[in-house]
Amino acid sequence: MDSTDIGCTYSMDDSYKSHSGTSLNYSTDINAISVDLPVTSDDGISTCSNRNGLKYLPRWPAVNLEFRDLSYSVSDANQGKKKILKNISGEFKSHELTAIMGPSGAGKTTLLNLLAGFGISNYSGYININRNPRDPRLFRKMSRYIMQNDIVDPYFTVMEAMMLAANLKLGSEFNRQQKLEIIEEILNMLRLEKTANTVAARLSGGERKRLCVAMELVNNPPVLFLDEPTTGLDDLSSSQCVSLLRRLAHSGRTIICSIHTPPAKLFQMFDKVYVLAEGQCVYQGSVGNIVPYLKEIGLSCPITYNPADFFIEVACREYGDYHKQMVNAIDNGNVYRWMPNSRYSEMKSISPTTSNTTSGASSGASSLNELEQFEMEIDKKALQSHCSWWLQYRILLHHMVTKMWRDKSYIKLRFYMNIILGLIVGGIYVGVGNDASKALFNFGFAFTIVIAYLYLPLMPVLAQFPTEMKLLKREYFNQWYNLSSYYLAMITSRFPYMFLLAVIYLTMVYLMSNQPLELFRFAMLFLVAILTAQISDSVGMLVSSRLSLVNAMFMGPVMAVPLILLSCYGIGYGRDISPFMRFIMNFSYLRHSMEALVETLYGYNRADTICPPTEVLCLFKNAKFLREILGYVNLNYWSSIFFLVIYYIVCTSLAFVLIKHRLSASNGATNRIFQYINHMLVKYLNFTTYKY
Ligand SMILES: Nc1ncnc2c1ncn2[C@@H]1O[C@H](COP(=O)(O)OP(=O)(O)OP(=O)(O)O)[C@@H](O)[C@H]1O
Repeated sequence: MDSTDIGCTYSMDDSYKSHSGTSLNYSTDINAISVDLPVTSDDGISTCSNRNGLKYLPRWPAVNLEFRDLSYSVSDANQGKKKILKNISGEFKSHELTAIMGPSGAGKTTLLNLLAGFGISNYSGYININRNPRDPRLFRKMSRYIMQNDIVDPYFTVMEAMMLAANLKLGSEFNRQQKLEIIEEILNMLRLEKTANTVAARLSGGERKRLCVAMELVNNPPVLFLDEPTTGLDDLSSSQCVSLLRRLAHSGRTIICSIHTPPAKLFQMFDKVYVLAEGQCVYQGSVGNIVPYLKEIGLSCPITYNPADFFIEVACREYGDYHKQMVNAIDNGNVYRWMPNSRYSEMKSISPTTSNTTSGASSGASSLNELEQFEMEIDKKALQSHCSWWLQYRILLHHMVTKMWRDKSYIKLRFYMNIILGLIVGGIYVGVGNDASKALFNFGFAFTIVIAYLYLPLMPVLAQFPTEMKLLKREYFNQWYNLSSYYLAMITSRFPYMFLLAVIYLTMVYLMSNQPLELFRFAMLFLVAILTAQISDSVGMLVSSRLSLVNAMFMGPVMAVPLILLSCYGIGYGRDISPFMRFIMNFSYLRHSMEALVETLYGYNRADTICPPTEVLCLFKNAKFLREILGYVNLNYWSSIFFLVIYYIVCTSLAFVLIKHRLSASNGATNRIFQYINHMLVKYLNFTTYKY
């Protein structure tokens, strides 16, 4: 195994437990969680120098985010414009944990999405990074977005999920041991070390949220966005989560999260608050300055009241209409009077011996060293992925095959389903293959193969892919891998299982229905079935790449109906099919599958079938005559296979383009034509596609 071990089984016992020279101390006050740093030996060398995993990672300069006159509107149902953000300005600095707060519908998530570059492109205003205009592509590489409903792969342990993130993000740059050290340090920092061998499905809500943060910390990004990180967590988990974010911020990162009214204790942990109301900024500054600020407006917060609650009530106009006054007082985000003292400047004045010992990235390093790092230019090379396309493909393929294998119930279900279906179909068509009196019935047998390989691969994709998309969206947006490596790994991972099931099913029905015992015919039939299955799989992805789960489950089977009808069009009057209909029939891949199957079973010098002695009129013993009556004339097996291959390439490529477009829309970059089509579909057909 090379330096990048793509194996998915990691045990705490053999690789994890013993590395740590770092131990966690817990006090009853969750704010006092600290990491004991490695001690330094007499010779001055850190005895744990090889235990500080994050030391391997590049350090980043401070990333300060500034926005001016940001406005964002959407079209509403009446074709009017709804202004969600109205000329707001503000600044979010490194070393600070910032909360974007406000009443429901104030525009918090919209602002967060806009700053992160997620799903929004047509805004007006300026966003600057370290005083330079934001380069969205570059910024995406240095920032990570942890969404509100972040989902994690339920079949993998915390350690495995972390190793996947490490393998994909760090590539072959680091060896397995170094990656384990990095992971260990992050898990310690996030207090997840005890859950390292727990599968994600069994994690608590808070642990899952921390795992999402942990996975994104693997390559030490300088900017983190979190959409409502405490939603769904109990008080303790919320406090632990925010406390962790605070430590991460104080170690030099820029951390911005949207949050609903937090309890007083939680509120105090934020360095800075940015309050939105009706799309406008009504306050930005430190938590401690809120009460004096409100006092200046003429509002006095009762001593027993949580300032956060009070502020939200004021923003909701519960004490009268102070909205305009507040927007003017803070000049819609242009006033910096209430801002906290910059931690960055604070650090500059601290001597190196008083380094911040609670940070992960900065632990062990002196403040001064860090500051030198923060004053550096952002190194664009360091932002490039160290994982090649081929390595990504291998890692993802291994991950997907393991995932499929672990979903035992699904594997068993499909296996039993194929056997039971094989027994039913084989039982219904038993012995018809060589019986001239049942030739039409045998045509039905070919039809069942086509229908089976339409629905067997299609339905699972329709049911699974929309959920898979959510995971893909997060990982792709956070730059884990290329879409092409993911897509190819997904297609490849499904193939062996589909192949095996086809061998079982087709062998059963072929033998039971007494088709000609010629290996080449079976191989030809198998090729048609597999190609049909692969196309159905791609059609499933094509449909579900654009639709929500419910719509996909509805649209998939409905779309299949014309394809099925065209596949058996003209039975009984095949000679009279018009050229126009023959042309239209080409658009159904099932038609090509049917033609190839009929040619397989009745072409290639197929001997006459046997007429039972009881049969007086045995019309269909001659294969050529049967094909003419059925409307399957001038067949050519290889031209049908050619059409099926072309169909497969087109559907697979189109599905890729649509998935890419959907993900690009999440990144805010979307094509105007697509936008227009989407808009028309929603407007005139009330056609809900998907939610970002
Ligand atoms: N695509 C859209 N089309 C129409 N209205 C939208 C769209 N996106 C957001 N909005 C509206 O913009 C407003 C702000 O939405 P946003 O999700 O940013 O609010 P929020 O402050 O995060 O709310 P909450 O705290 O309830 O999540 C809401 O009134 C919402 O209905």
